[in-house]
Amino acid sequence: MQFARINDVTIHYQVIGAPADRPVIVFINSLGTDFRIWRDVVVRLAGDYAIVLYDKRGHGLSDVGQLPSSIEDHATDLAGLLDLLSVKNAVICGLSVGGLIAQSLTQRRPDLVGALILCDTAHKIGTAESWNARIAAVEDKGIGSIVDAVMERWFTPAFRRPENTAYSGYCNMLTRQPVEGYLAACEAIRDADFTEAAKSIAVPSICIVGDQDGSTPPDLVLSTARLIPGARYEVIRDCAHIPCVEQPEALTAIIRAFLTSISPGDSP
Ligand SMILES: O=C(O)CCC(=O)CC(=O)O
Repeated sequence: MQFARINDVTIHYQVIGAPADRPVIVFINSLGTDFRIWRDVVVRLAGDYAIVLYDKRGHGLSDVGQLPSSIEDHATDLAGLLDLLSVKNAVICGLSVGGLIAQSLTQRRPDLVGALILCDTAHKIGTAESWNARIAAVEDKGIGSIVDAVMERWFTPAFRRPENTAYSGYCNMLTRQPVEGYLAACEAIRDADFTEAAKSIAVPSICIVGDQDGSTPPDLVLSTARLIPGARYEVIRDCAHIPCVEQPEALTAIIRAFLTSISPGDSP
């Protein structure tokens, strides 16, 4: 396990392969998850790419940090981690709130970002009303009270079978996130809007979405792809919000095809 102190926050991260030797892919996890969600994608890509994984603040083994925190704070954490690792011009792959962090990093530190893989994410996610209602429910009754509703957005009915042990494991992952970290991330997502910034993204980009994503549905992700100059758009079938868990093989194939057709840092 590796830990770094960045912006006064202890960040849990992992590096697989040597970043100096091969193209680097950085994975950013979604709300209510930690970096273990990427495992089935990482095992397929390791060897060809160097991989950086980390738990964004407030999730997994990373600190919650000072509150409130913004998407820009998350991007500053990631910039600090990449500076520590001497990584530049990386492929940044962000899932959902991870995609918001990726967009913020692109704006703030373009030297770090060579290409963007925006997975089940958007230029803006949800409304102030929907986030405030979720925050109030969690403050009132805890994360456990929203698990069923969240899982219906994260996974298809085929994955949500009670006998699927992976399904119960991911319910555990959600409920074991620090409640204050989860709430801080909800507030940060609520307050983030990259509608204008998306139009000036100047690196090769792809937007990917599960056909049954209940959190960032395909039409929303398509509208984000249309904002980003030259962005590609791919839909994964039989998949909801977390394709790295539900359809890792399909997601890896899309990532590989995208990366073999671009040079990180080129124009779109
Ligand atoms: O997954 C995220 O990072 C934010 C989008 C969301 O609301 C996920 C969920 O449905 O819980």
